[in-house]
Amino acid sequence: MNVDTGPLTVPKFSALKRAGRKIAMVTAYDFPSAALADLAGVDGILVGDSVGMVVQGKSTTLPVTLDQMIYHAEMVCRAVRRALVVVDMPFMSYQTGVRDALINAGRILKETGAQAVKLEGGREQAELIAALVQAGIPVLAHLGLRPQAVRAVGGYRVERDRERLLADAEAVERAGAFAVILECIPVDIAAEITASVEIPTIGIGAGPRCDGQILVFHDLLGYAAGGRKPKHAKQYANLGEIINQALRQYIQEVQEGKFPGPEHSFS
Ligand SMILES: Nc1nc(=O)c2c([nH]1)NC[C@@H]1CN(c3ccc(C(=O)N[C@@H](CCC(=O)O)C(=O)O)cc3)CN21
Ligand SMILES: CC(C)C(=O)C(=O)O
Ligand SMILES: [Mg+2]
Repeated sequence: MNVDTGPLTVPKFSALKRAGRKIAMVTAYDFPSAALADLAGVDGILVGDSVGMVVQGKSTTLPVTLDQMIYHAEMVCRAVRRALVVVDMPFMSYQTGVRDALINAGRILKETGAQAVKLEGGREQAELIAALVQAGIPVLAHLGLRPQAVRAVGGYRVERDRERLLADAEAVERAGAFAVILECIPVDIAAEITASVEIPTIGIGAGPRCDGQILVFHDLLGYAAGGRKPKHAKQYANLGEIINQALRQYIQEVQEGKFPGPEHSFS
């Protein structure tokens, strides 16, 4: 089989849909997690503004700043050899107008080495997406549950407005987005969108008939604090339990004088 192992560019990423190859993405926020994800062979890594909830321990993504996103994206890009790295534009870094969005997305590409940015919204962001794409900044669109709209919506809810979702998907494709995230929408609507657009659909809580999937790193690995995991997340490992075991053993060995042993000591 002819497997291309070089770095995944935006055009190569979009071509995975035409090749019928399912796309696997995860989020990552730092050097070791990004290195592991890249080595394992994920196609794309999203430096998500979910960093605000998963890493900073806040209850929404709203407080995350552009400087924080750039800080995390730099660490991720330093670790990645092959995967496409996309950076979330944080709340209020693009909603204030095309000029702000261009300046802020420009900073992300100039200062981090990322390949693309992501922003939330459908037809209302079409003009913005077109302006970024025209400037040479690839855009990943994001429809369905939009965490940055949590205050307007009043919570995190599945989006079920079929007509609106279909029209938004067509609008972001026409505007030039290279792919689209579908977050927490019914399976049948996600399948219908996937069949009706040429750009890849990447689902999270959007069922199996998307062109690809994305999960939050800490959800996938059982490393999320606070206990409650969203319904859409499958936990493939229980790192929380492994880390807890290791820490308890370390504490016990220190208390009993078993650590450090001679192999960790100097004479
Ligand atoms: N750890 C984590 N995982 C994520 O997938 C994630 C984040 N954080 N932070 C940013 C956004 C927020 N996301 C969320 C947050 C909550 C729900 C949620 O509460 N879902 C409900 C179902 C909602 C419904 O039935 O209408 C659930 O029961 O899980 C979903 C996605 C997805 N993203
Ligand atoms: C859940 C994904 C799509 C995201 O936007 C994030 O991690 O911030
Ligand atoms: Mg996000």
